[in-house]
Amino acid sequence: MGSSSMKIIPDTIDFDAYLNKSEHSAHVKSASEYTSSIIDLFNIETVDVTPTLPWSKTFSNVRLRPGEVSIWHGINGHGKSLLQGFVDLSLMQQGEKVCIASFEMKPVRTLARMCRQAAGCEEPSTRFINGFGNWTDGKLWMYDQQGTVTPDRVRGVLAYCHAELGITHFVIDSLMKCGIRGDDYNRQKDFIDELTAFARDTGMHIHLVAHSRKGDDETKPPGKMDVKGASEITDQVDNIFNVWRNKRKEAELRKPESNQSKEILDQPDQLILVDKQRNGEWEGTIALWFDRASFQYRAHSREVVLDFGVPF
Ligand SMILES: Nc1ncnc2c1ncn2[C@@H]1O[C@H](COP(=O)(O)OP(=O)(O)OP(=O)(O)O)[C@@H](O)[C@H]1O
Repeated sequence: MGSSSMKIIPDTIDFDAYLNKSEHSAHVKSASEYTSSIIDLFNIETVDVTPTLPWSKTFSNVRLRPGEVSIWHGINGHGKSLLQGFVDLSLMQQGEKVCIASFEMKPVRTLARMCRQAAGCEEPSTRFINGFGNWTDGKLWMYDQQGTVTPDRVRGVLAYCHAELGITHFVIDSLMKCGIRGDDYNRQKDFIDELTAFARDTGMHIHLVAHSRKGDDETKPPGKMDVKGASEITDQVDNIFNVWRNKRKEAELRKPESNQSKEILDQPDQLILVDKQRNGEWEGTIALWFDRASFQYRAHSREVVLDFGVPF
């Protein structure tokens, strides 16, 4: 990741100038303008080229469609950001342009984790890191700002990324760092409203990382009503991905082999519970296996390294 190839969006840009630019599109259309889209919808099996998650077993069930807002929520440390980075690699491989606004982690750390995932091993070679930097060119941008920003700043950056960079997938990590108090449910609701309107108007897919309320028992996945913040958040977004790490299995693996339960060891390491998919029919659970060395999430316990096609 030489600094020459890492695309950082500087904070000196006048983001406010971009704020209202997306609001001029004509919203009233003749119904017949939708005819070809309706035909596409009925022929979805053959024409669905919208982006997928990285695992082929999910292709017919889940899509990351243009113009949607997805929420990725989970308990602290359950892999929300790591999983998001993995999904982003796959999106880039599929030709999407991604921008990550990580208010909780420095770009270099986020990128180093993604590079490890792309390499499929614990310590990528310098040659691979350079190759990764070149591969991300034109595909990946980082908004370099740690700590809290304002909702207006987030909207400004989104508008800039749409107008100037043609970003198709924007990751906000996380909602808690967008300058809205945790108990200010009205502002949270308004903010999500603005994000969904922006996504709809521009076709950008917005991924919003959020925390879930920690229940008494971390060994059970939280429900969709456990997203931290206003209850309207789950009503407004299009997709809800509930990210849960199987800590019970990790604890089991730490026991002496003779005391380990086969039933628990056979369980997956990670689940994504798809609790809502407004424009898809499927809701259910995606089971994944975590490779500690590479940070890759795999579809089966014995699956080999996932290759994102990074030339090096
Ligand atoms: N399924 C898993 N099994 C074991 N370890 C995991 C798993 N998923 C993630 N981890 C580990 O947990 C760490 C934390 O992951 P990550 O930063 O993505 O969590 P997060 O949910 O975004 O946390 P936070 O809410 O604090 O931002 C990773 O560095 C990784 O080592």
